[in-house]
Parts: sequence; C-alpha cells; structure tokens
Amino acid sequence: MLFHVRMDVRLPAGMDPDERAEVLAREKAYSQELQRSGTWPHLWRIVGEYANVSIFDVADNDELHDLLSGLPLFPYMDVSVTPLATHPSAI
Ligand SMILES: O=C(O)CC1=CCC(=O)O1
Repeated sequence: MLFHVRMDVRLPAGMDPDERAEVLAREKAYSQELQRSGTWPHLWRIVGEYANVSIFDVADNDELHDLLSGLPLFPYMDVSVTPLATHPSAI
C-alpha cells in the first residue's frame, strides 16, 4: 500500500545544539535504512519550508504507524498521512 506523508519539523528554538545534532543524525540513519529497503521510495524537501513530502510503500496502516512513530524526530513533527489508490487514468 502506498501512502503520501507530509512531515513538518518543529524543533524547539531553544533545543540544546548537541541534542539537536544527535536526533538529526539518528533521523538520517533511520530514514536512509528505510530508503535502502524500498519502504520509503520518495523523500522530497518542500521548497522554502522545514518540511518534506514522502511516499511510503508498506503492507498496511499498522506498519506505517509503527515506522512513523519510530522516527527519532516524531516528537518534533506534525505528520499528515494520505492513503493512495490507483488512479483510473494512470498508465
Ligand atoms: O528534515 C526532514 O524533513 C525530516 C526528515 C525526515 C527524514 C529525514 O532524514 O529527515
């Protein structure tokens, strides 16, 4: 199943710089592992925003929820999920 996911990152302004760097490094490693496995086939920056749009390819809602809630940045993001179906005109 494919899902469109938008993530808006909202790190606290006063966050400790070392803690910020550490969580960002863990986020990068986590997302790159999922990208390599094909579970996260698209990850795009939204121009002018600290946000991304992503496509996830997972078995079901529960797998997506587990992956998203495991993101190191999950406590610092607003996440919006849109399930995708096949468009009848798609070729
Ligand atoms: O910077 C972001 O958009 C948040 C994020 C998701 C995966 C990643 O590596 O960073």
